Amino acid sequence: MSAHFRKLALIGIGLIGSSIALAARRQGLVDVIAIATRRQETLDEARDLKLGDIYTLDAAEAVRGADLVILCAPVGAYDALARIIGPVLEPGAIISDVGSVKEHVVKVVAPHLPKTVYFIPGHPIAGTEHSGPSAGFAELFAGRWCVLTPGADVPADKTEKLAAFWRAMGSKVESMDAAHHDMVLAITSHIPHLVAYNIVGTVADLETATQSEVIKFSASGFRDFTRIAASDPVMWRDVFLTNRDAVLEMLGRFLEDLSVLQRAVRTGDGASLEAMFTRTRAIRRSIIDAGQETTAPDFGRPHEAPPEPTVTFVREHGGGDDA
Ligand SMILES: NC(=O)c1ccc[n+]([C@@H]2O[C@H](COP(=O)([O-])OP(=O)(O)OC[C@H]3O[C@@H](n4cnc5c(N)ncnc54)[C@H](O)[C@@H]3O)[C@@H](O)[C@H]2O)c1
Ligand SMILES: O=C(O)C(=O)C[C@]1(C(=O)O)C=C[C@@H](O)C=C1
Repeated sequence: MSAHFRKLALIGIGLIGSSIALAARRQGLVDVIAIATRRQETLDEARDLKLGDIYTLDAAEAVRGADLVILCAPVGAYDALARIIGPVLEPGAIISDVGSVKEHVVKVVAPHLPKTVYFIPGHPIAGTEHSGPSAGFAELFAGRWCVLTPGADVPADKTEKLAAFWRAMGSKVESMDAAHHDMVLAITSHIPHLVAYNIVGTVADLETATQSEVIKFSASGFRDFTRIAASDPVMWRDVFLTNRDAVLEMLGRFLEDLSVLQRAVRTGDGASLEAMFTRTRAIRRSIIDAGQETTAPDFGRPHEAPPEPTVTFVREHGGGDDA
């Protein structure tokens, strides 16, 4: 199955959009890349970085004649974007996205798309805490999962064509149901971010003297949390607004487990603590054995150090994914 598209339209050009532009171009997967953003400043930055061939503030103009359209904006912007692009989409085009949440995306985008296009939502499980067009790098997706959540009405060869595109950029691809995706990602990605935002927020609320001690003596555990908690506030606001049910379900379980730990600490129950930590260590080992410990080794960003390894206690506890 060919992974090639004539014209790729990227709506939004931050970390993920620019990484797709760089990877698709490097692998020769597209002839033309059209980029649409909301702000002139971002568009100028994308142009300076030579990320595409067509630059516009009008999403409708970008998607005209495109056989592949990928929404790469925060999910809160999807509804408005779908309304704008829906009427001008090329018949036969594949419409996809990279949003961290999938059921909501189907709900707000699908109603605005014509029957003549194929809507295949997607989510590359790869990222960093950086944002904006200059944050992207072509190797971001290497060895990382990309989840596709096609509806039942999408022909298999269309999903396979999009999967081939992601594989050509280095991803491993798996298809699943949107609701299942949201539940899995709630515990492997969304709750870890919530916990990181919370623990760093707790430090921010400490009195000044204690706070400076924490910063001075912070070793890798807390530093890992600060990296995650530096992630884009708008993107993560939208994730928690749009994956509310799955996040609350997983948060409930998380808090139950936390109170078990709290009790073990309070009562001096060393056996329970050790048993729990032994279980979580095994999960960490299984992640390493699966070859998913850190991001790709060659980051291709000469101006910046590679992101630090992302696996933290919370991810190990959650037991699934990382990026
Ligand atoms: N950052 C990650 O680790 C990561 C990983 C996988 C998927 N995602 C998903 O990818 C999407 C983009 O995330 P990112 O990290 O590239 O964010 P980013 O902040 O780096 O970039 C977002 C870009 O979207 C555009 N944009 C913002 N608001 C817009 C609007 N209202 N209309 C049109 N364009 C708009 C801008 O060009 C902006 O640069 C999000 O939906 C996010 O959930 C992020
Ligand atoms: O490594 C990071 O910075 C990330 O948080 C990446 C991460 C994740 O949680 O794994 C964040 C959000 C995405 O939707 C996918 C990947």
